[in-house]
Amino acid sequence: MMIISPSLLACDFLNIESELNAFEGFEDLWFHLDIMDAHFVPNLTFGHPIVKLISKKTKIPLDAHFMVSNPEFFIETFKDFNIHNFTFHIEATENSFELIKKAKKYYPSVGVSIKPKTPLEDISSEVLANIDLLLIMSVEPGFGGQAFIEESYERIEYFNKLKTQYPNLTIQVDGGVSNINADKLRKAGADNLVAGSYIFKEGPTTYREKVESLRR
Ligand SMILES: O=C(CO)[C@@H](O)[C@H](O)COP(=O)(O)O
Ligand SMILES: [Fe+2]
Repeated sequence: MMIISPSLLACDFLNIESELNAFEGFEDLWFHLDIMDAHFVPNLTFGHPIVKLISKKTKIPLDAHFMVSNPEFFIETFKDFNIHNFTFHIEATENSFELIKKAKKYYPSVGVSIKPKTPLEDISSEVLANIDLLLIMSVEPGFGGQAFIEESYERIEYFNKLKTQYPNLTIQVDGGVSNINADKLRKAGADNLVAGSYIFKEGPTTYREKVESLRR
């Protein structure tokens, strides 16, 4: 089953508790948390005090996407907030293997993310063999609401072919995801779709319908 990760960056932060509750009981759903440090990306979002509050209000697995220059610092800072998946950027570190090993001590799932212009070969076989999730960015990280980059399909297909060697690898896609591209993304090899604006900001339909429309 395709996992859907609504990105809380696009939710109504003044009513976050009711936003979280609106998804209670949904299956195969994670909450995606975009942590930005105004250094790795030109935007600042929220840090551990907010994530701690969110973790107390929901049982839905938390999926943290760290767009930060020093991911190592965040591994320990966020370890007590029940985060299911911890993803950091390959561009942010030179010792990704060490970071993966360290993050695995605290998090059930560890992911690595790649920006749209980073060469695919920068994700080494050593990394692929040791991560649970590969997050392929389909927009430049930093902001919600951007247009999906069409070249992303080829990047997903490239890693999808490698699943024969790494059968446990989950491919997640993040940025500009909607009902318009979801089916093509699934066919290219995506197992997990992040969606912010599409779920929280577009149209009058319910969150349930939005989530289901990404799986059809
Ligand atoms: O990591 C990011 C942006 O850097 C994403 O998770 C966005 O929050 C997705 O938003 P939409 O493109 O779906 O509006
Ligand atoms: Fe994200």
